[in-house]
Amino acid sequence: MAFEGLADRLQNTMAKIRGKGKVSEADVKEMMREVRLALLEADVNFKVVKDFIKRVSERAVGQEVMKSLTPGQQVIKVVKEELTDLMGGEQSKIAVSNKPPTVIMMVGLQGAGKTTTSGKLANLLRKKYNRKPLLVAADIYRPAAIKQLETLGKQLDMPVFALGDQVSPVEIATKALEFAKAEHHDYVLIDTAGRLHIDETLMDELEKVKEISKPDEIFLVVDAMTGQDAVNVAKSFNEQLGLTGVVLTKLDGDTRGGAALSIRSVTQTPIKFVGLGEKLDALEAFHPERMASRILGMGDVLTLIEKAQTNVDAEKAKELEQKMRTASFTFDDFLEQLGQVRNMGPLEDLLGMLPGANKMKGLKNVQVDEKQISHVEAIIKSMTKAEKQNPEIMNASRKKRIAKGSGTSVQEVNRLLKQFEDMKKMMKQMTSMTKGKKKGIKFPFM
Ligand SMILES: Nc1nc2c(ncn2[C@@H]2O[C@H](COP(=O)(O)OP(=O)(O)OP(=O)(O)O)[C@@H](O)[C@H]2O)c(=O)[nH]1
Repeated sequence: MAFEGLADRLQNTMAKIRGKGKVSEADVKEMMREVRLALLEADVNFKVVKDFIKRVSERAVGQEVMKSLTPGQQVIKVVKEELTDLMGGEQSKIAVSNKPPTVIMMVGLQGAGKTTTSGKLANLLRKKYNRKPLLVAADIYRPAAIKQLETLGKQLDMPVFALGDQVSPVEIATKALEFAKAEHHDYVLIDTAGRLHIDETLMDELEKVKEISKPDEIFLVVDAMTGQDAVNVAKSFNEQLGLTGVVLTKLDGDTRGGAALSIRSVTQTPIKFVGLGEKLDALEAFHPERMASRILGMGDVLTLIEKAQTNVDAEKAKELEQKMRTASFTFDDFLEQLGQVRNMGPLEDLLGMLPGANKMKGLKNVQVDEKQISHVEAIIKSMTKAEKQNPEIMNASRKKRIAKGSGTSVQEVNRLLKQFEDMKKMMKQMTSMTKGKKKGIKFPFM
């Protein structure tokens, strides 16, 4: 998971102060030293770190904390709020032009994931917002770029406007806009050329495309794994072209997170979306508060539920949510939801969204290899009804029978039982954290 190191360190630091009935300035200082190191190690821009520490320190020794009955928790609340602010505060929404189509120019360096992201964004606009996007292939330099976009279009069953690589990007953009109007497309996504480095020729061309297409949004696609480089690239693009948003890709990798935490502050440009995988549905709107919550181990159940709502039918999503809340989840549900949950993304990522999941020792055991899922299905299908409802009755001979019936081994059966138990424990923990709050899902310090 991205941010793992940062999340671990911050959570450890927070754990030390959480329960304190009294917080002295020395405590705050000590904590800030650790937070500072954690951020620097995560490759957050040093100036951003300095400002952040200053703001948190000032607030942490202020009245709001010192006079409170739960100062430890107040400090954590301050850290969370400042972390949220650092990443842009409010979620930044995508523009809607009152004179359709809304035009989005996608820019970025080669390999950042620009073409893939254009496809993902078109997919999201259609799936989540019911829009009718048009993809435009305006990268005439990289030989395979047009073809790549056309292939994406086919996969998505979505039209791609292309005029080959002998027509200038400006002309492609002009014709694409005419086409979009005639065909009543309400979004136009222009996939522009990337370069290995920022150069004048590229910028000139992008400016011309900008002039002619008058985009409502100019999204820079940057690779989160490149850390500070991503921040520098964003800075230059913003200065020369004026960006309206950044899409941070490859946040599924083991990025340390520095780019996500520095970009907004350094460039004053909000992160609008994050890429979380190679698949065409692996793009999410960026919510600073939820991200802060995830980093601090408070979970991100809202995203989890939204994922369920987009990928699972509404009835089922409600059921799943209810079962997770009451922790009355049986193997039958597990099997039924398995397919649906898989649609939502890698299970490991989903579990990462549960509060406290990072700290659960069992989490490492819960990692499910996609290839093992068919084994899991076979094992559950070999259980009797009673076993599925009450796994506690499972003894050695039952396990042997199940292993044989599913063509697996007793170890595998044991592993599944353990994973299931861990998962239930986690759900229980989640429930106890939400207890007593009637409206919506709230967690401590939120
Ligand atoms: N893991 C992961 N891979 C991604 C993500 N976004 C894009 N990629 C991969 O990154 C690689 C480069 O993506 P492209 O879309 O081809 O790159 P590009 O920026 O369009 O390149 P140019 O068209 O030359 O500018 C591809 O293999 C993508 O599958 C992401 O969010 N996560």
